Amino acid sequence: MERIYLDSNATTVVDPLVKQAMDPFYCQMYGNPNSLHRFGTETHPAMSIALDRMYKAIDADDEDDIIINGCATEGNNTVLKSVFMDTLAKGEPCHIITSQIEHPSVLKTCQYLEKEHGIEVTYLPVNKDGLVTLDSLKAHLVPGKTSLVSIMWANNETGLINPIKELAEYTKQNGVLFHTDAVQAVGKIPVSLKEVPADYLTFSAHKFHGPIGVGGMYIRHGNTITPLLHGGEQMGHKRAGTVNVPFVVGMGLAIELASQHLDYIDSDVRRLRNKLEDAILALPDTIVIGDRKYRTPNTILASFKGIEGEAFLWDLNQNGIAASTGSACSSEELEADATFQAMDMDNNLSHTGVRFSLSRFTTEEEIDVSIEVINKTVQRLRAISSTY
Ligand SMILES: Cc1ncc(COP(=O)(O)O)c(CN[C@@H](CS)C(=O)O)c1O
Repeated sequence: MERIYLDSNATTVVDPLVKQAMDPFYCQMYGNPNSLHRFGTETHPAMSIALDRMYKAIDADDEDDIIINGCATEGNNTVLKSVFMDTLAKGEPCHIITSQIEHPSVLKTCQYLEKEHGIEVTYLPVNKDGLVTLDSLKAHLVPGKTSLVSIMWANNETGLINPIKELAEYTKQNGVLFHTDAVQAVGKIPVSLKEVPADYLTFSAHKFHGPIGVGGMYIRHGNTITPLLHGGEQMGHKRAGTVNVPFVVGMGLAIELASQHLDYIDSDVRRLRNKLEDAILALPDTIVIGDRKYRTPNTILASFKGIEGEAFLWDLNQNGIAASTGSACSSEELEADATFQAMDMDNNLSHTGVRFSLSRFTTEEEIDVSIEVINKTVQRLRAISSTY
């Protein structure tokens, strides 16, 4: 077997059906969707179908908005900076509550607003299971003072799923805006904005077999957003820039196909993940972070005592297996993993994390081969380890 991809939380393979649907919008229907001539207007039916698919996939109401943007990083930045701009315009202080385990696109944006604009940010800890708790939110949310609560639906490194419904409900009961970074939830587990009263939600196509470079920002009707990008009249003045028609078409079909495969992910992908996890746990001195009942069906964050995560990855890569030490965006950093630190894992453990993330394209044979390679790699690296 040439190579095995187990890094789907970083990005996923584009579904061939998605690529096929995108193709006509490069050399046949290539007009600017804002153009009034036929080259532009002929792109509208496909765009409309794509947006309908997105609304359906996240159970959004027709009156709500889904703004197409470049990625979830942009969406997260837009929501956080928009809330800050709104409080600034009203001459009110800005207090954002988020968690210690958010993606850097939330954490670093909050740190920027804190440092450069003096806003107050509360970074909620996680409990021993790695989850944000309602009690923790209750201890810090101040009605009339807190401007926004932003808690990720599922963590990209551990796969742990936060109790988003109860966190959002409590936030709304206290008249505060709620945002969730749903990048690792959409396309993996059911996401319903009729169930969860979030005001804003962000997602990204390349996490569910759509193209890299396009994302969606959901805005519940009645809420405003201050654009991050000003310019043309696209997206109702909420996000300037020519809309990337093939990418929108691709994200629309990808989110529909992902929704159609949720049961498969919950059953077959989960079974393969558990098979790999059980094999990892059969090795001495290994742990998996977070109880699998609280995790997305495709993710394992494992720690192999005595083996640096980077060394493990290098060996796996030499054997054709792709995994990661945590999130791809921090793969160059060698410091201890933030999620491990937030979970009070001891320092040695936090340097030994390896993330395996499957998808609906992962096969049983790939898992069987991966188990064989992981067993050999652990044996080899521990034999030369200075700490094991
Ligand atoms: C929870 C969460 N939130 C935001 C992002 C950013 O998505 P973009 O569309 O790439 O901007 C990601 C992407 N996480 C990848 C790359 S860092 C990972 O390896 O975990 C994410 O997982």
